[in-house]
Order: sequence, then C-alpha cells, then structure tokens
Amino acid sequence: MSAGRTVLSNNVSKDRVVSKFEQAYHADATPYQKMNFHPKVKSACSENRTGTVGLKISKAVIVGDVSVGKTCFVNRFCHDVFDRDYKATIGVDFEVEKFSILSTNFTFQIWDTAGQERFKCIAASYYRGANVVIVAFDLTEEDSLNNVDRWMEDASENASEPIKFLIGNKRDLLSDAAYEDIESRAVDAANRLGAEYWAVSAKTGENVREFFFRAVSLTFDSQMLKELESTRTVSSKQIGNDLISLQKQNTNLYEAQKKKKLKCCDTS
Ligand SMILES: Nc1nc2c(ncn2[C@@H]2O[C@H](COP(=O)(O)OP(=O)(O)OP(=O)(O)O)[C@@H](O)[C@H]2O)c(=O)[nH]1
Ligand SMILES: [Mg+2]
Repeated sequence: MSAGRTVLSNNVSKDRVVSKFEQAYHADATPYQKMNFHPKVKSACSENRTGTVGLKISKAVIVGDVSVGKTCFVNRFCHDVFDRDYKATIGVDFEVEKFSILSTNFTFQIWDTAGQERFKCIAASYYRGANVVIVAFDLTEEDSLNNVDRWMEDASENASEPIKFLIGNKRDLLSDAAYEDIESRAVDAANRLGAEYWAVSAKTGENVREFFFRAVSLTFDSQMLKELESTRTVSSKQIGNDLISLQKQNTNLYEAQKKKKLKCCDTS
C-alpha cells in the first residue's frame, strides 16, 4: 500500500472501497455481461452473512511480451508511480491490495511476471490457481498483440476457470486515428480468447483504476457466488444426512418396540 493513503478502521485504504460495479470498457469486447453484483451476493454482504465464506482472496497473474508495460501498469495502480526507464522483471514480482467491497474485506494478489523467455519457467510456476488472468500487449507493437493467444493459453492452463482480460497498454503514444486502427484487431483478439478488452496507459493512468476495480468486482462476485452455493449444498447435504439418521433411529425404535411386544406375547 502506498504511503500517504488514508486508511479506514478495517485496515483498508479509503481509495480501495468498492461500492458500485465497474462496467466493461467496450460493450462488444467482453464475455461478462453482468451489470451489477448478484442479488445473493449483495444481500449476503448487507446482512453480514459472509463470515463463513472462504478466505475472500483472489489471485491475479499478469503476463505478456517483454516491455509491454506490465510492471508499470501494476505500479501505477498500487503505488501511483511511473518509471520511464525499463527495468526487466526477474522471474516474478508480487503485490497485495486490500479492498472493501460492499463493506466486505477482500484481498487481491497481483503476480507480475517476466516477459523474457529465459524467465518463462519460473514465471509459469506462479500461474497455478489464478482466479484472474491478465494478458497485456503494447498498442504500438503489433507483434505483442500477435502473441496474446500463446500467453493466454499458457496462463489459463492451470488456472481455475479464470476471469480473462486483454489489456492494450501505452494508449498515450497513439493518436485517436491510429488507436482506432488497432482497436478493431484487439477486439477480435479479445473475443477469440473469451477475454474482456481494455485500452490503458500506465504513463497517464488512463483507465488503470477503472480496470482494477472492474477486475476485482467480477472476481469477488463470482467467488462469493460459488462459495455461497457450496455452503448451501453442504447444509442441504447435512440436512439430508440428518434425515437419514432420524429415519434409522425411527426404524430402530420400531424394531425395538416389535421385539418388546413379541417378548410380552411370549411370556403370556
Ligand atoms: N509511453 C508509455 N510508456 C510505457 C507505458 N507503460 C510502460 N512504458 C514503458 O515501457 C517500458 C517497459 O515497461 P515495463 O513495465 O518494465 O515492462 P514489462 O512488461 O514489465 O517488461 P518485463 O518485466 O521485461 O516483462 C518502460 O520503459 C516503461 O517506461 C505507457 O503506458 N506509456
Ligand atoms: Mg516487468
């Protein structure tokens, strides 16, 4: 967490409070059509029934070619800084952001991986169990867009039904006309990958906060729903088991009564 942030009593920074569901950047480039938190999630949060719900943690990995701006993008969000000098990520870096979503504490881990081929093995060992996969490319480098399929395939392989994003970074370097040209290709790529597309700039901060709030809202909603559903299944299973044992008890009682009666008859 950056120094100087106002921290609330629940240990969450004031600018990490999520009360509205951030919308997609491009309506035609998202598989996630929900416009709001699920009613079940909302009511569980408002009635404070989330105490038993999981660890309330989400793991995100960001992957993509060398120098597309992954580290700058993460640093813009987590520390509100931008570094013009390129410093290659060695293996993997890690950030933790604490959110308060609908008044529920939620931890978002961000694993920033290296794009350099020689670190691929180390970086790939951190993909496992990711809830969110972010594939980044450089809007000014066509090759980096051509490689997004491979990155998505590798990163999603061992993830658990992740929420997928495609991020085009360095928007500040393009005129509107030049951007429009690449946008249609980016939208096609996002739809092909089943990912939601965002154009951002780590340098100016354009859409960075909006993106992270969107990502965290989607993963929170989907994880909470899954957990609420599994708690319900467990309790209905438990009720089922209780009923069976009650029936068994009744049968045993009936058998005992029968035996008792028989004994009575025998003695008479
Ligand atoms: N103009 C501009 N430059 C950017 C932006 N984001 C990153 N850069 C520059 O791009 C270069 C690479 O940025 P990094 O964030 O280190 O790239 P990376 O994807 O983490 O690279 P690896 O760690 O090697 O995979 C740096 O010189 C940054 O200053 C941006 O939004 N706009
Ligand atoms: Mg990096």
